[in-house]
Amino acid sequence: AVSSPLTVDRTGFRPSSDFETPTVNAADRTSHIDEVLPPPTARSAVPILDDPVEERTHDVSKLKPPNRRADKKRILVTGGAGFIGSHLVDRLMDEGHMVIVVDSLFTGKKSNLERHYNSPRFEFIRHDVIDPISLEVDQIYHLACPASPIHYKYNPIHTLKTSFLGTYNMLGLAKRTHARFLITSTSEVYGDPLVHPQHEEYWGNVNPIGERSCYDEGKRVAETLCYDFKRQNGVDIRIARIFNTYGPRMALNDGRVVSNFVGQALRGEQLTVQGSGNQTRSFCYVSDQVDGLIKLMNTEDVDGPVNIGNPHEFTIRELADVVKKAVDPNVEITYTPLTPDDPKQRKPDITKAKDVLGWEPGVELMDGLKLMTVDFKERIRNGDEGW
Ligand SMILES: O=c1ccn([C@@H]2O[C@H](COP(=O)(O)OP(=O)(O)O[C@H]3OC[C@@H](O)[C@H](O)[C@H]3O)[C@@H](O)[C@H]2O)c(=O)[nH]1
Repeated sequence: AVSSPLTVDRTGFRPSSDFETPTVNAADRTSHIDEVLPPPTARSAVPILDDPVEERTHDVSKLKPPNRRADKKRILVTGGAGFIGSHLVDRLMDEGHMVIVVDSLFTGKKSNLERHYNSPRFEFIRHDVIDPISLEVDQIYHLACPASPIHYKYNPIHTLKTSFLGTYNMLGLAKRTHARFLITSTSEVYGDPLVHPQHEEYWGNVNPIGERSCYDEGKRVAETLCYDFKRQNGVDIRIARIFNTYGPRMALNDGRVVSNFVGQALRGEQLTVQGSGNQTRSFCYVSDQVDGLIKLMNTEDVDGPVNIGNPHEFTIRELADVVKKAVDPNVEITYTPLTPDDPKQRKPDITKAKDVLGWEPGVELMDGLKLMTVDFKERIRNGDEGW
């Protein structure tokens, strides 16, 4: 039941092995883990039809894997066909890495990755991370999860499964391959925050049973899982708490405020401000966001979650005015009802990102909106929402 440090479990397609048998060094046999583990025979109650255990008698960590260049990495991006994921893939491909995208295409689009299809360094796998997958990788960026409130509320149980089972499966993969693991958590872990701006030590104010809870609590438990895989299995983890992000390639029907306003302004429709419009958010342009994620992944010895976002705070009314200025000053504003549990204010404290990663965002909202508008205009003109 207990792996020797010299034995590599290569079953891969069996995440339950990670669940049931945490790796324990032979020297640590007196660890409390032994006391809480079920007896070895209990595992055989689960029928496993195809379970080829390849055992190695040497220490694989000292060997170089075949078919990989020493200076380039094999990188998995889950959710890589989505908005932020596809921009991240662009950057990693430009840096010359091998990139594998795993995406269920629930919200992601293959067209976001079109430019990479002919590259031998790129691979797309349509797969939902709630099911395990066996791959060989050096780094994992785990982004897979619907992020727009209208999408994550569409099937909340699936959203929770994505956050828990998806993260669990990817952490199991990181454990087996010794890959460094980065998850995009969210500013929503702070809920409707009572501390402003939000720093990473704040534990948040989250409704556990509301309509948004599938996402907020899902990401909170995903963070917990990361820390338990780190403590229990030594997995090298990074947690990015990302704040509202916008830019080209957001889906036209995404439902989030920046994409709604830009799309509405371009079509000459009224901008739908929910509630009074006095609630605040802080908007980070996607290239800044991706830059922060890559820095977080590649900085050594980062402990604890790191906020990645733009600290420039706007009320939603102010955002509407900036969008009008950037796109069309003549569009009107209409007021619609607020959704339940909508956070009243949100602004990241990015002191830690500045100090530890040397990162801070550089793109002003007006400039970012103009870049986004070019992309939206083109897609609206072509009637092209991608596929
Ligand atoms: O058309 C709209 C859409 C939204 N809004 C308002 O704009 C604010 C922002 O709403 P969004 O839907 O864009 O995003 P939220 O900040 O509520 O949630 C987001 O937070 C961070 C992420 O991790 C997720 O992307 C998402 O959950 C809310 O107060 C909302 O009520 C409008 O006023 N009009």
